[in-house]
Amino acid sequence: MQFDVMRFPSYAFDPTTGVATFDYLLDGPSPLRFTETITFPVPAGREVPETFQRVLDLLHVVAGVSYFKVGAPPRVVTPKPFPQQVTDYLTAVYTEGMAEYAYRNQLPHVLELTVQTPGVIPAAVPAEVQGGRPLSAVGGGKDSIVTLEILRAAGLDPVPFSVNPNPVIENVNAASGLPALAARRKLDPELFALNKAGALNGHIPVTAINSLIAVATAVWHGLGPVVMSNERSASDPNLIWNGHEVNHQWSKGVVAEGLLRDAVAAYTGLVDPYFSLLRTLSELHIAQLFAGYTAYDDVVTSCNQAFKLHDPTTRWCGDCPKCRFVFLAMAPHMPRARLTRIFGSDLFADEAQTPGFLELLGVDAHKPFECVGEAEECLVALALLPDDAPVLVALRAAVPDSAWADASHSNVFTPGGPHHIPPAYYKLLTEATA
Ligand SMILES: CC(=O)N[C@H]1[C@@H](OP(=O)(O)OP(=O)(O)OC[C@H]2O[C@@H](n3ccc(=O)[nH]c3=O)[C@H](O)[C@@H]2O)O[C@H](CO)[C@@H](O)[C@@H]1O[C@H](C)C(=O)N[C@@H](C)C(=O)N[C@@H](CCC(=O)O)C(=O)O
Ligand SMILES: Nc1ncnc2c1ncn2[C@@H]1O[C@H](COP(=O)(O)OP(=O)(O)OP(=O)(O)O)[C@@H](O)[C@H]1O
Repeated sequence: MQFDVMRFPSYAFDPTTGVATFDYLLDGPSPLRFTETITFPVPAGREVPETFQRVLDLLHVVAGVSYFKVGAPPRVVTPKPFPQQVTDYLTAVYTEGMAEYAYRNQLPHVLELTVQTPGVIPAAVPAEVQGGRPLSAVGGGKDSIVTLEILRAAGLDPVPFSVNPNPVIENVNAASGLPALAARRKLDPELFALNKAGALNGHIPVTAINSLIAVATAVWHGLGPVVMSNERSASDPNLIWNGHEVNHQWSKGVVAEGLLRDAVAAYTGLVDPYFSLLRTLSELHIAQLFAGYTAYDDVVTSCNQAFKLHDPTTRWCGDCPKCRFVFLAMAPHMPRARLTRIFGSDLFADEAQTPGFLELLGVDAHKPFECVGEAEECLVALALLPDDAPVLVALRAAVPDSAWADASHSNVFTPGGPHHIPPAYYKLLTEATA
């Protein structure tokens, strides 16, 4: 299928139902049209602020990546003029955010395209910083649980928020005991039909979409900032291709976070509307903090198989890079019996998992296209564990001496690196990690 340009014909929003419908057009000799529906939670007795509408303008374009990938047209043209900061963000979403898709489908032009606008408008004047209860984005895994508990301990009364909460997320929210907000997102069913028929397909920067839905919800509900739980290593690429970084987790990274903040600020005037509280922490450090909260052991689930739209697993699948990584990251911080209870099985007892763990340790492979931490974090975790299981014995034997030397200088338990955490929130993180 050949397309010349992607366009965004229109969108509609009904404040009484909270339903927004976003239209997309892949234009060419045989054009394709799509409509995505996003249903926001409706607050009691609140008008829809102009800022909300503006965030929807951004969301309309960002959520288009799911349909862009059907044909990867060389041009993407927005429906409205935007400040330069918005164009920069949108271009990054359609290039760096789609880099894994471009790499896997061998479509180098995707990494070179520039999102075009019908004009450039001046940036908005910055408004007052929004105080109020933080909206804490919950994904069902260990990271957002740690954030929720840090915010709760500080007396900030966080509001858990999720897009398409599945039973995992609902159970995590129930375990927190905090009343949660939810938005629903429905992809155009035609997309799945095209996928079945063999259309181009691949990964999309889903965190960018969830983030803008979260910002819109916080604005409409009169809440404070959106607090994410994206870690330090999310910013590290899986590989370099044609001179471009390919990062499965691009929209969780610190560069994407900065671009999103700048775009929202320039188009709406909102100051500090969005940041990741855990940005300076490694996954290993977050796993250590998670070990301090036992109330979520029966519900916490980081495995992506549980978050598929079709045929999801109930909890951990027990045999994927993410399960292996989180198992290894939690292992040094809790007794094996507790770990096995959380996962439903002991991954270190299953020798068939050894090659998968070696991949995580950076032996003979690039970092898997999954939400997993750095090889260095895995080495440090392994170094902290005793040789009390077949997989651990095999891994220790396979890791070269030079890798151990690197791991011994590791700073995985020292917070660091660039972040956008406002000072009052940074103080909470410092206290939690002291
Ligand atoms: C759950 C999961 O990992 N899904 C990825 C998987 O898709 P799969 O076909 O196995 O299952 P579904 O997620 O049910 O998707 C069905 C089709 O729908 C497309 N699609 C889905 C959501 C969406 O917003 N737009 C869509 O077009 C999807 O492409 C399928 O054709 O493999 C896909 C191809 O690699 C991935 O794109 C699916 O990833 C989901 C979008 C997803 O939600 N993934 C997150 C768990 C995830 O990967 N998060 C990353 C952060 C990435 C980021 O930069 O934001 C992470 O945790 O590292
Ligand atoms: N469905 C969702 N709705 C809203 N926010 C989400 C959703 N899924 C993930 N997030 C947000 O994006 C961040 C990154 O997602 P990710 O799946 O890596 O995190 P997690 O579920 O908290 O922890 P883990 O890394 O253990 O899976 C989350 O920490 C959370 O802030």
